[in-house]
Amino acid sequence: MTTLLDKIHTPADVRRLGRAELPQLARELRSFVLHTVSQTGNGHLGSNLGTVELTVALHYVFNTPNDRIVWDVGHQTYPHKVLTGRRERMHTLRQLGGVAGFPKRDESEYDTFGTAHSSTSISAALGMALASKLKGEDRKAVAVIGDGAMSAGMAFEALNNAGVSHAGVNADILVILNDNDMSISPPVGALNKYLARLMSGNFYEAARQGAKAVLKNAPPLFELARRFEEHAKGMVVPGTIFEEFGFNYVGPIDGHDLESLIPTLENLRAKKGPQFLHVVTKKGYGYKPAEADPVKYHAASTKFNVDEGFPAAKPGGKPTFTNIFGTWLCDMAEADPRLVGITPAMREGSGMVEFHKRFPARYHDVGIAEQHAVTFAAGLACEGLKPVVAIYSTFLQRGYDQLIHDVALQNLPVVFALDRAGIVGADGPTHAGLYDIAYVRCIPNCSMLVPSDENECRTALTTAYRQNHPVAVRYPRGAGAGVAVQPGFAEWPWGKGVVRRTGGTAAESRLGQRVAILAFGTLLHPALQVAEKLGATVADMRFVKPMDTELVLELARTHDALVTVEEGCVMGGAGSAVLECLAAAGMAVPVLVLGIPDVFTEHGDPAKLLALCGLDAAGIEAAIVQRYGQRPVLAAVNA
Ligand SMILES: Cc1ncc(C[n+]2csc(CCOP(=O)(O)OP(=O)(O)O)c2C)c(N)n1
Ligand SMILES: CC(=O)[C@@H](O)[C@H](O)COP(=O)(O)O
Ligand SMILES: [Mg+2]
Repeated sequence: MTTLLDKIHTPADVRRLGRAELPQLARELRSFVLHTVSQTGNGHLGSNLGTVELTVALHYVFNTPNDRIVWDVGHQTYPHKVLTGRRERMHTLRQLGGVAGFPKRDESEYDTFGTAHSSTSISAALGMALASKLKGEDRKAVAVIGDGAMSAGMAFEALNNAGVSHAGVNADILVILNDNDMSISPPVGALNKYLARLMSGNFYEAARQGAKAVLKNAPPLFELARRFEEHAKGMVVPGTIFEEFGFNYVGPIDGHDLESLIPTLENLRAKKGPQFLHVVTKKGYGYKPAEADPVKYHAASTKFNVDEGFPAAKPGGKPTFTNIFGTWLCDMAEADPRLVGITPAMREGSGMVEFHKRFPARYHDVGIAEQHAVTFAAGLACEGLKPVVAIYSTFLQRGYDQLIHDVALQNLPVVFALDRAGIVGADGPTHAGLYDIAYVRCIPNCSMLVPSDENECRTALTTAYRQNHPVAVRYPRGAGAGVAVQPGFAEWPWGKGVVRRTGGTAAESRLGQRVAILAFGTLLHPALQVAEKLGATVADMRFVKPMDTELVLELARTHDALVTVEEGCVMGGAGSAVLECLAAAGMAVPVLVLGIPDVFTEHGDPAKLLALCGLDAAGIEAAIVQRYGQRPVLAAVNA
């Protein structure tokens, strides 16, 4: 049976539908998105189910792609992708070569701006709005931003700039706040309380009821929109913070009610200047398990039966590095009352649920506010506390100046637990944690520790915690080699790496010469596999900074050539540090630096992406054999 959705290949097809057909389209779209995520077993769910009606209404009212829609974070754009010509490809969602999980300009003209790190949409939409004014083009710019993303400073920087005229020119920008009273975790902060007041006021309920009354005899569209707007404006709506920023504020309205959304959007599209629409939605709307537990249903990590919901977690699986961190954090908090744990809105992802439960007074979810998280930690450290900032490698990029200016320059003892360091996989380049080695090691006073397995991770965290200066510990998404984790608080000898395997003589080596592999982090394990085959030496360096220079120089003296491996960018990474060390010592030793090349990685299965970068065992071996396998390189170099 042909469905309405079958007929939708572009938003123009949506705009050809009658208004009365849109609720049916929304139902079909929600079901399609739900089944897509259930079958791919990989992707965001709650936020997508919550934006189905809003997506239909936006593409129905706005002349997309001429009118620009910028989706903040963009994790809620699966309905948008379905309506904009990608329905047939959605089964490839977040897979290598498949549809991306976030908007991507090179994927579709309807993806007007690449997002994924939150709170960028208003800035981008403002740029588009003012560009169209400068170019004399008639186009609207719409930013759709969630209540969680609205808590970030960057969103307010943009509101502050958008709400005023620019040389007498007002931006025709519409900011839509998609308020579902959820971040990934339950929302935090004063803004959330403020929005709750706006929503809970009796005017919102009256507006909902009133809207129904106003619309019940369905007058002509424009008249409908005018009446609705007058009705809404007639509410005793308190002056809102958004009006203080120079926006015309409308709402809150029901973000699942197309009868409210469409006339309101039509009305706002016709208006000039900065407009702000506050819509109220439910995360997971239309799917009972997701409505009941929006935290659990933020994203799917495995295929699931729609009728049964997410399968129960299998007991006894290998602990992830995140689990190792979460356990260590609780153990150390138990042992040291000075420990304070901070997360910028990633409680679950960073493994801090248990810590929050057991140490609520020392747990801080600061919202999507990485800059604040870092400097807040600095303030705590000034007073003798021991803050641990649990932050994804990619999201610490958002607090980089604070890391330098507020923590490192003042040499404050803050531990940065950098989860998701390395290739993350399905989330793609925006979330890959590939730059932290380079961006941390260049900062004075900062140290960077790179544990190679779960037990080493626990030890590295303790070692970092025992220092009195800023220390970052990086570890990857997911599980490691499955090494048993010892309890207690063992520490590494500071600044010392360790030789894990000693290669044979040149004659004994398959390479015909002595090669040492210096591994920085979890790539130690493929390096050991390769060394076993080639007869090479392997060192687990443990520290990028301070580098174990004695070990580097000793290996250089006792081997014909070196290899460095890291799951981080080659440019400025650990391999660069080794080259700097050799140069400082005036040692001319061939060094093969293996890491992430100077390109952005794709989204997809992390193992496949690692192999594409030549960082799986086969890739590492091939690179070494190609470089060193012919004849002793020194002879080649001096030839
Ligand atoms: C800078 C940054 N920090 C953290 C995240 C992780 N993150 C992704 S979605 C999300 C919650 C967003 O909440 P909201 O904007 O309300 O969207 P909803 O999921 O409720 O639709 C967070 C914290 C991110 N993408 N970017
Ligand atoms: C959209 C977003 O930024 C987060 O939901 C992120 O995708 C979480 O990543 P993990 O799945 O690695 O926790
Ligand atoms: Mg939200």
